[in-house]
Amino acid sequence: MSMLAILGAGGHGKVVADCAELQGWETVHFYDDAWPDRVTTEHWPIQGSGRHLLQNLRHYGGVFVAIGNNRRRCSWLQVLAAQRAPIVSLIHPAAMVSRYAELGMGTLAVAGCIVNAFTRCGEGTIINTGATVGHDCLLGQGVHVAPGANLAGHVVVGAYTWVGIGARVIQCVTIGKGVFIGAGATVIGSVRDGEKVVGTPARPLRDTFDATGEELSPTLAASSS
Ligand SMILES: CC(=O)SCCNC(=O)CCNC(=O)[C@H](O)C(C)(C)COP(=O)(O)OP(=O)(O)OC[C@H]1O[C@@H](n2cnc3c(N)ncnc32)[C@H](O)[C@@H]1OP(=O)(O)O
Repeated sequence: MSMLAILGAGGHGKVVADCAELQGWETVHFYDDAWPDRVTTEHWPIQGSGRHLLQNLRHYGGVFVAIGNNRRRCSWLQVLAAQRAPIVSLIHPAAMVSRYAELGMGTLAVAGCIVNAFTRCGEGTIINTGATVGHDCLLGQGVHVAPGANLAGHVVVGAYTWVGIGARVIQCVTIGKGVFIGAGATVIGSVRDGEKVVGTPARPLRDTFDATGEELSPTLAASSS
């Protein structure tokens, strides 16, 4: 494999680059709207902004969006797909993804995670370090299952939802779109669109999204957060 472009040069981008190299990508270039103030991340070069990536797509065998913000990540995936960019998914060699699971374009499965049989993940999903996703789950686009979180079987997670670090969700629960599940929460029942829930059992904190699940101030900036 030859050259991979990664959009988003923050900490998440560095994890993506590590996975990519372990998967055989020989050269990794970053793009980030922090350019030209930032021209490297660790030893990897930042070649330009998101706009420059769109101009340079022909140079790359693969493109990956490593923006932590769930909606911004999906917005960029859609822009890149419209340009016929060669969007790839990345699976760390120490991740265990069932042959019967389906991963949408631009998905990341980080070291130690497990995705079990007949689970389907939408585009731009992140299954982070050591997270587990049980059988027959359905994850919408842009979902992030943070490190060490556990979803039991038959869990449905709406688009752009963030399952916080170390959270747990029991079987057959439906979680809405644009939800925040706090670190360490235990979800034992349905969660409505846009809710932020914390604790054991998980209870709503307050809404950060409007009733449609839209973020209050979305942008398409290619910054890494
Ligand atoms: C590789 C990586 O790094 S991936 C990143 C992984 N990180 C995560 O998953 C972070 C998850 N985020 C959280 O848990 C956050 O605390 C959130 C999103 C739930 C809440 O954040 P905010 O809206 O900023 O809430 P804020 O910090 O103001 O706290 C509000 C109240 O909720 C409480 N609270 C916040 N988070 C939690 C939590 N996880 N569990 C229990 N209570 C919580 C606070 O103690 C506070 O209570 P108080 O009003 O009685 O003082």
